[in-house]
Amino acid sequence: MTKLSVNINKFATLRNSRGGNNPDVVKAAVDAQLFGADGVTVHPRPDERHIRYADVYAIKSIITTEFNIEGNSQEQKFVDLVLDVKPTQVTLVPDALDQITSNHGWDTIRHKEYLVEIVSVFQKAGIRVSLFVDPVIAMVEGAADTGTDRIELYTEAYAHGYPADKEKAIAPYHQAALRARELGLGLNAGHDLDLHNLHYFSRNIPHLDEVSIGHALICDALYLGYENTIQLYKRQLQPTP
Ligand SMILES: CC(=O)[C@@H](O)[C@H](O)COP(=O)(O)O
Ligand SMILES: NCC(=O)COP(=O)(O)O
Repeated sequence: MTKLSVNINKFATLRNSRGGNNPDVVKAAVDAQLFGADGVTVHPRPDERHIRYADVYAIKSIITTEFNIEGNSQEQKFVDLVLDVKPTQVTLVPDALDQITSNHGWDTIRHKEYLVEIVSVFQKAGIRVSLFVDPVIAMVEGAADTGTDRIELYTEAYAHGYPADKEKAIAPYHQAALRARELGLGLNAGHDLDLHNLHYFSRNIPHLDEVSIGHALICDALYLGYENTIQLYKRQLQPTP
């Protein structure tokens, strides 16, 4: 079965908005595992606007499932962090420094020389490597040439196209998945997957090893717990008999 890795960046966004330690990001990682997630994903960005480097060390110390760290290896600080923490998997994402969120995959042909080198740096340290790529056959083939263990298909275009025409939206992902399999690559996927589009994606993408989901999952967790939480607060305001 496809594994679900829960991306807990948004817990850190909320915590950082007030200072202090509420919500507790390490507890969010512990509880994700307790509640059935197959792994935990974090994406420490250079400005530490959500996950801080210190969080990554703290989470590593409690993780019992898979730990996936995403980020841009063109930042030496990120490479040093990953080599020090030694997660199960590193997902290399070609983000610019000031990017709001990830918005494209690697050009695996143009950056082949660099990727071959950096993939082997992590693999020599015993860390599985996944490259974030768009669902384009040439990019999947280019990824295979780097020696990476897996690719992660960037699913924003699928999520965006799903409501209007889900068959059209899934088609390039299906082709990319088949090519990845032929080339012996493991397959991950992520970005904007949610409760509406996930089932169709998982049913139609063969040999999908793992999805990492954060934004929508945390939004759903807030809303699905909303009514209960309001009632709990109301109860605190009831006069004592
Ligand atoms: C690589 C990817 O698609 C996710 O990591 C996404 O970029 C989440 O990062 P943010 O939580 O910073 O938006
Ligand atoms: N790799 C994708 C990820 O970790 C989460 O992306 P999103 O669900 O926050 O869009």
